[in-house]
Amino acid sequence: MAAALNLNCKPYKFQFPHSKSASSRGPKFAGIRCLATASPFKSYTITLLPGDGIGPEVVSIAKNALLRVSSIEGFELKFKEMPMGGAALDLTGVPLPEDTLSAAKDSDAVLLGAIGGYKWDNNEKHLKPETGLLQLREGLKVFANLRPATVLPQLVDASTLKKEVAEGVDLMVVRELTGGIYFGKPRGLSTNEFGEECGFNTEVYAAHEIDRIARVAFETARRRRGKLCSVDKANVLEASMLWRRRVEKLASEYPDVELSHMYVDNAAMQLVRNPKQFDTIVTNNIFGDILSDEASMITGSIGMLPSASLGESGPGLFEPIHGSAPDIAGQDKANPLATVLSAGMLLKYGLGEEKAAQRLDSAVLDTLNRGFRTGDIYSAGLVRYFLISFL
Ligand SMILES: NC(=O)c1ccc[n+]([C@@H]2O[C@H](COP(=O)([O-])OP(=O)(O)OC[C@H]3O[C@@H](n4cnc5c(N)ncnc54)[C@H](O)[C@@H]3O)[C@@H](O)[C@H]2O)c1
Ligand SMILES: CC(C)[C@H](C(=O)O)[C@@H](O)C(=O)O
Repeated sequence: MAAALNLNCKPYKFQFPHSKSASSRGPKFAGIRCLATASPFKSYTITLLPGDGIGPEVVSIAKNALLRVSSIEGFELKFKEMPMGGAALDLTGVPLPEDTLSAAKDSDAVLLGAIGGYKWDNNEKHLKPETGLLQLREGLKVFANLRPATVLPQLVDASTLKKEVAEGVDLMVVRELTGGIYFGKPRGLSTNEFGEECGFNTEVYAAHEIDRIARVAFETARRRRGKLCSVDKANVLEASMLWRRRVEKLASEYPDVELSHMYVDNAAMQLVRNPKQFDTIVTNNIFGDILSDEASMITGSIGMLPSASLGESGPGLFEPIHGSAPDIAGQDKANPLATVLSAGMLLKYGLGEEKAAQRLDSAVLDTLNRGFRTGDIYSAGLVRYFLISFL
């Protein structure tokens, strides 16, 4: 597939949602850092974290696409590859070595493949690859995770939903990424009063954490179609009750945005019943994790969904939403487009290189238009079915 990426092609009329405004250089959220400082020499440092499983396969393709697009657009990219996840565990004994975090912090943007795999599944918690990923997100303070799910006209038939349901879907999940049950305390494993083993976690949100993600979501919705749906479980969970109250309060500052609320169980159902009703969704860490995986299948495959994780300052983290896919790793079956599109988000949100981002998006559309597919997005009747490894 990567061999088909033609970065010289003319931009298509269809644009990915993050490419909507040609004049804006990233979403100018209140209190969020979107750009590297403009440099007269236009040279940027990118930390590459290939990780595990299909991670190295998809990152090498995205790296080459980035190199080509930067040379066409006339800026320099310097890459620093660092170990992360299971690969780092094997090499250094920890899933996020200090050197890796320092390199990430010192760079203009970070591109991650994926982490995890069977080999490390039974490790103690602090020695799991996933713990390294959470430490990275926390270390970079990237609290706002943007996950766009767009059904491309070329891939409508790859969706598991009926054509009339999937066609035209274009939504953005704004997931809170550094709080909630993933990080809340107390947490742990213990024994209850009956001597039975128990495990516990805490869903906790402070008002400022809700406010800052809600602002990102309102700003995002404002730049899209002006509709924001806040997804929670306010009928049961206190953390969600506060979430809803704070989001409601902020709404008065965004009179141009139509705010609605939905319980997460209903949202999971509505996403497959009528996904076109959604424009921007804002939700907590765990609900966002689950709903964005669900949304990815509307687009045809989890291998199509990119993401950008941004904070108030410092480099952004860009990664596909899929995992290390150990079931297909090393078999030249991985769809690289989620990572290539994440590289597009890196160019736009991380570096402010809007034109280069558009060129990368156009190359992806051109590749699909010419009929190139990996197995996950192949549908019968296509002219060509190629699995091309990047050499
Ligand atoms: N951000 C991350 O690094 C991340 C995200 C999710 C899961 N994980 C980790 O990945 C490992 C595997 O998790 P999982 O199996 O639940 O989820 P997964 O996303 O790795 O795979 C789920 C299914 O989707 C397929 N798939 C995923 N990406 C694909 C791609 N690019 N092209 C084609 N098919 C693709 C896989 O083959 C698999 O059948 C676990 O260790 C998990 O913790 C990491
Ligand atoms: C691997 C895991 C820690 C991660 C998460 O739950 O955030 C993944 O599912 C994701 O969506 O990036």
